[in-house]
Amino acid sequence: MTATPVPRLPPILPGITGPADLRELPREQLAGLAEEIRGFLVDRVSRTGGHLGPNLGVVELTIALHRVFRSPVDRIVFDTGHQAYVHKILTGRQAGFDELRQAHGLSGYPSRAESDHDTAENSHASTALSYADGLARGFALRGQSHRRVVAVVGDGALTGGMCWEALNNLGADTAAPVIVVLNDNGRSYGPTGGGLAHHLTELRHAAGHRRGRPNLFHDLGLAYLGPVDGHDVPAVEQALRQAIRLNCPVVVHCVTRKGKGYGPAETDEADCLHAVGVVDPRTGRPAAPSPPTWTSVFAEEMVDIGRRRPDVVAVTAAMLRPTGLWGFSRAFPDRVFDVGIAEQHAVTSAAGLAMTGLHPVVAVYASFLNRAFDQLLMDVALHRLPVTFVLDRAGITGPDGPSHHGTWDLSLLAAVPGLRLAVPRDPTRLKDLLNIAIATEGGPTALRFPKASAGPDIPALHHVEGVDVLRTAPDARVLLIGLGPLAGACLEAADLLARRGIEATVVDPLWAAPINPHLSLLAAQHDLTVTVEDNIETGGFGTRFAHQSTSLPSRSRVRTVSLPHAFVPHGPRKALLAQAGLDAGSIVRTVLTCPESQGAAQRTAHGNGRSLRSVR
Ligand SMILES: Cc1ncc(C[n+]2csc(CCOP(=O)(O)OP(=O)(O)O)c2C)c(N)n1
Ligand SMILES: CC(=O)[C@@H](O)[C@H](O)COP(=O)(O)O
Ligand SMILES: [Mg+2]
Repeated sequence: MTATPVPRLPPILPGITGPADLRELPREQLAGLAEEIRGFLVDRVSRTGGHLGPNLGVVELTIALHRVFRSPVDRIVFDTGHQAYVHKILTGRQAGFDELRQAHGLSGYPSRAESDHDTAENSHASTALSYADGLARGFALRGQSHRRVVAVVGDGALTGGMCWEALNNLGADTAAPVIVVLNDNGRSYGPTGGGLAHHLTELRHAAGHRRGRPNLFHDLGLAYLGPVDGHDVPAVEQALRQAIRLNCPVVVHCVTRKGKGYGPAETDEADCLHAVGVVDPRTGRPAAPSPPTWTSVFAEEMVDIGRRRPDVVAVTAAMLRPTGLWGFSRAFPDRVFDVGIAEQHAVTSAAGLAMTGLHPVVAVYASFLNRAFDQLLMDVALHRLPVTFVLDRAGITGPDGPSHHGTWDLSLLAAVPGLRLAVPRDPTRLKDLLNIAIATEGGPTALRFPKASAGPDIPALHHVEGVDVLRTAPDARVLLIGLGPLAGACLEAADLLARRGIEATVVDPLWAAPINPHLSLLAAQHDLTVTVEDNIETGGFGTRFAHQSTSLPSRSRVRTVSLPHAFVPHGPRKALLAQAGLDAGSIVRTVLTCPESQGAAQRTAHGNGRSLRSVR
């Protein structure tokens, strides 16, 4: 006898075109909706890449938020924003997920251009409470106190100092009550550490005997509701409605699981599939092997350095694995410090470490160091302390968009007196320059490299006055100065130019700050010098080099090729570099548009009898 097939219920998710549809959904369908959203997340994100673990952990939480609050009249601010996919799914953007993080596609973070349900676009952590404080005070001042403000902040983001600056203000008065939804999954990438994590653990396990007992938030003037099961929609809804009734600053402590409902994420010890590339949805594993990255080259060299230099220690801001310090931490567990998402503290703590005679290596993504510029300038450089900063994700990163592109460090760090900034072009130079940096006393050093495969070594023909000469040609009248990996694009461009009868010298300065004066001597031997860098033009290497080379002969001209003075959108790194004119073809076009290059072509074609002045 054949079993009667159970009729498959029609899917719910397609009928959710916005929060109003969600609010009309019968409660008994909420669990089914959550399950469909999880299936949607795994299916789409496994194809595009993105933040799978964090979003699987906030499915029910986000459903409850949009059932209780009236976005966009009420404002829901997501801290860091990497966990806003469910919010996007519920606010009319399901169709966009096929192009998630692709060029011109859906951003992986909130985007006001996409929806008026979105508020904060910056993916730097620990900002939501401050945005919320300002929003609430602004609404109160503008007679819009009916508009509620909700900040969704992770336990990791809560380790960031800005959160405590905001909490100090949020609890101070009830004129502009903010509802803080703490999404506590106990992790950043790895388990969240420090005293706050201990306190939250106490609160998580406090249900019953400790409920209502004073806690950190009470002491700062906020009410506290929780712990709440963040995967129980009715329970979260009830807590949020209670928070509204309190009408005072309040923390709703939701306990969630990162990667909830998807085995490969729940069991991923590293980071619960925090950020994945294209993966097999059945296993969560990468669909294709990836070539060695700059990070892996750094990681390997750091372990070797750790063996040779017992005074070298490492500091990370909750990104032990992403910045390549995992191996170092396994080999030297007492010499690595994870301070949480607290880059400002990381830098000044490193200054303290250096004051004891140690040599700290602070590994951080380039754009996140922006947050700790004053600490670098005043707490490290002013004191001439030997701290080495290793800036991963420097230059265009790609799918994470404008707040993740590390496009400012060549400008910012060049402003720091006494700091030496290296830009390795290949794995061997990374190792060499890192060892020079950690051997440097009397001031800070920094290295920067992109989110990319490290590529093959690019050997130098010779090294002269601190500059690596990568290519020379008889009577070359064009000089290409390539920063870091872009030296490779300059070599390709030189070969293309040679086919047009224009010979070019290619050099790698190795150090972007201070600028080597010998480069100006080289430029004086050429009619046209083009500098190429993965950084904005303002204050970048090229601008500073041109400024430093004012004494060049009148016939010698300097052109700079760099990123625009703008926030670069998300998209593939290679395509964004080409759009900025930083690929070989674009460099050739830049050279050809300069009349000096045409002169070079004519002279090369007819010969001008001038002897080759060696670039030595
Ligand atoms: C200033 C800054 N430092 C580091 C990061 C990298 N980062 C992105 S998400 C994340 C962990 C966030 O943990 P949590 O706030 O608990 O959110 P969850 O992923 O657990 O939902 C980190 C460290 C960042 N975005 N901003
Ligand atoms: C949200 C965040 O800041 C990081 O998770 C970011 O996505 C970096 O990802 P990568 O480590 O893949 O560059
Ligand atoms: Mg967390």
